[in-house]
Amino acid sequence: MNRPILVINSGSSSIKYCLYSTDLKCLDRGQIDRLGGQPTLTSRRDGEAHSRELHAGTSHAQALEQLLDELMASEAQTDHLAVGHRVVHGGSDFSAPVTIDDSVLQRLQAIVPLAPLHQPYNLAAIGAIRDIYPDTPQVACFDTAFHANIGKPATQFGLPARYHDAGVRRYGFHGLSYEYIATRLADTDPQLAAGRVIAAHLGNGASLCALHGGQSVDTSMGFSTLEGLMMGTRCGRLDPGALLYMQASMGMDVEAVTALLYHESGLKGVSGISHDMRDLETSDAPQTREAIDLYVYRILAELGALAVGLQGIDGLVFTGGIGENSAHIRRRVSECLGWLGAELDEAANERNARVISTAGSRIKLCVIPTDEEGMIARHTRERLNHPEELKDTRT
Ligand SMILES: Nc1ncnc2c1ncn2[C@@H]1O[C@H](COP(=O)(O)OP(=O)(O)O)[C@@H](O)[C@H]1O
Ligand SMILES: CC(=O)OP(=O)(O)O
Ligand SMILES: [Mg+2]
Repeated sequence: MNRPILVINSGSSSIKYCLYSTDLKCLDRGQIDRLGGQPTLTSRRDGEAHSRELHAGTSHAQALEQLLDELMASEAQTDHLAVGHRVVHGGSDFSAPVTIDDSVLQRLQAIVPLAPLHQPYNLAAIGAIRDIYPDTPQVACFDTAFHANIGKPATQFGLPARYHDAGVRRYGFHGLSYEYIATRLADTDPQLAAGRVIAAHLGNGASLCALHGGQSVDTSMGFSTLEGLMMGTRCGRLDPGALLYMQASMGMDVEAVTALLYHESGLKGVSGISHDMRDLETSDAPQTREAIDLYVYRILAELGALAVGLQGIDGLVFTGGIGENSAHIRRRVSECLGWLGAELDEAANERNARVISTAGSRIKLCVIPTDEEGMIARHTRERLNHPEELKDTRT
């Protein structure tokens, strides 16, 4: 058997692995999701699905260890051609996938403070794989890369220019997901792909991306993974004056504010119940309704801004765990877009159909399951076609 490509996607509430053949067929996959709540490990072994609950306090590092154990136990052969990773932040240095060596790793380490909820775990996965398979080439694929061509003013804050030059600028995230959506649209609906589309990646982290002709021209998440939409545990847009006030007048230090904004806010903070949309949608508590109302309101506000930037939209694509599965959130958002000419096909929406707008709708509403792992596998294989950059000593 040809050696497979292993892909690891370490998100904020889930870690996934996937094995691909060199012609990019998915051979096997496993994941731990609901990290921060009641995590569940799901994998396939000998063609059969296995699922078990992990203990509620499982940390991201422990989850990674367990998932790698699972991977090793489930694999008939563990000699990989290469390992591809999702790395959330490429900073100003990396705007395309890169083969990992010590110097790359050092530069990625230096930008950990830009994405504290993700980058440490992405790099931990790279380190763990190095320990297990020291000779296997590894490739980092960045969430920021797809947005690398966004120009000013969308990358700017209203700060003195030297801050932009020093890296205090808007980067954009979820790029592997948006790149997949743009590629998929080009294959399945070239007319729409050539037009103005807003893609809504609604996972535990969430953002919107304005696509024009398949290129990212603006996105709601900017410098860090905090900006824009409200998320599972992250606040989304916040007046920076509130941060100053918390620190100057509420006795909160940087650590306390960091914990608040990244871990205690969003759906979890507003509802006081859970960061997980499944829990909120099945709860009768009034605070869950308030959290969902705000979630939808923030999507509409950011969507409006991007739609104006695009000077109108031809399509809206829902993706990510919530976008792909929550008919309720899609309905709430779509119903408020009637003034733009959007018309939801209720039955299609309920069954998570690929197109959920009516034939007469002026905007095409779509559901496209994302495939960040597939995108990483594709990039990793492309890097294999540049053998001079790979340090695989085997023939
Ligand atoms: N059937 C469903 N209905 C509503 N929400 C769902 C459903 N399935 C998953 N989700 C939500 O998707 C979110 C996780 O999205 P996902 O993209 O898997 O996360 P991550 O950003 O960690 O990759 C959670 O809020 C979860 O509740
Ligand atoms: C960038 C980001 O927010 O990623 P995730 O959705 O995996 O948390
Ligand atoms: Mg994700």
